[in-house]
Amino acid sequence: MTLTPMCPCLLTRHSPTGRREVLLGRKKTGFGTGKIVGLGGHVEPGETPLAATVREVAEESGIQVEPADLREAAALTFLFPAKPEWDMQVIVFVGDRFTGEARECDEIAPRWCPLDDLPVQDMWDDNQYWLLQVMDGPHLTATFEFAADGETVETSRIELGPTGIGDEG
Ligand SMILES: CNc1ncnc2c1ncn2[C@@H]1O[C@H](COP(=O)(O)OP(=O)(O)OP(=O)(O)O)[C@@H](O)[C@H]1O
Repeated sequence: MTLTPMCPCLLTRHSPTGRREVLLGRKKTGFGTGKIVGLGGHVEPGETPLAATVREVAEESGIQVEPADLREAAALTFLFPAKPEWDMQVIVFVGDRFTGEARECDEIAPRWCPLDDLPVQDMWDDNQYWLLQVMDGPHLTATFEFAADGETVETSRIELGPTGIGDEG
């Protein structure tokens, strides 16, 4: 089993009205075109996931973040039995200290999304099981297996971390 290493980064801020928002983006090209995802991408050979997430955030949004200002929030495995070439190992980073304003690039159109009103219809199905939980919670290690449609989570297994988001759900 080959797992492609990926490194999404979830930066948060408060809107002028005090609403907490997370920086996501609509994918314009490639895998998951049209979906709203965390900024991030592939970890290059020889690169740490932390270095990769800092690089990807800068490339995709122009925002600068210091490695020391990010916390590893989750280690997630996504399995696609019907499309094993999509299998991935995802290290999720979160943080709320950064500089710069998000701007669009060829790959992704960043947008700040309220945490209490996430565009879940346009996000990968797995996000509903872990995204809010890891923003402030303890580190989570979990595996999600997708159905043959490559879209729907069929089983979720929490290996380490908070309970209550469904073992074998
Ligand atoms: C399957 N369920 C999923 N659930 C939650 N998040 C997912 C995801 N699948 C991919 N992501 C994230 O979406 C971003 C773009 O991913 P993806 O399109 O594969 O990478 P991208 O082509 O931008 O990488 P490069 O810039 O080429 O390195 C990246 O942060 C990646 O971690």
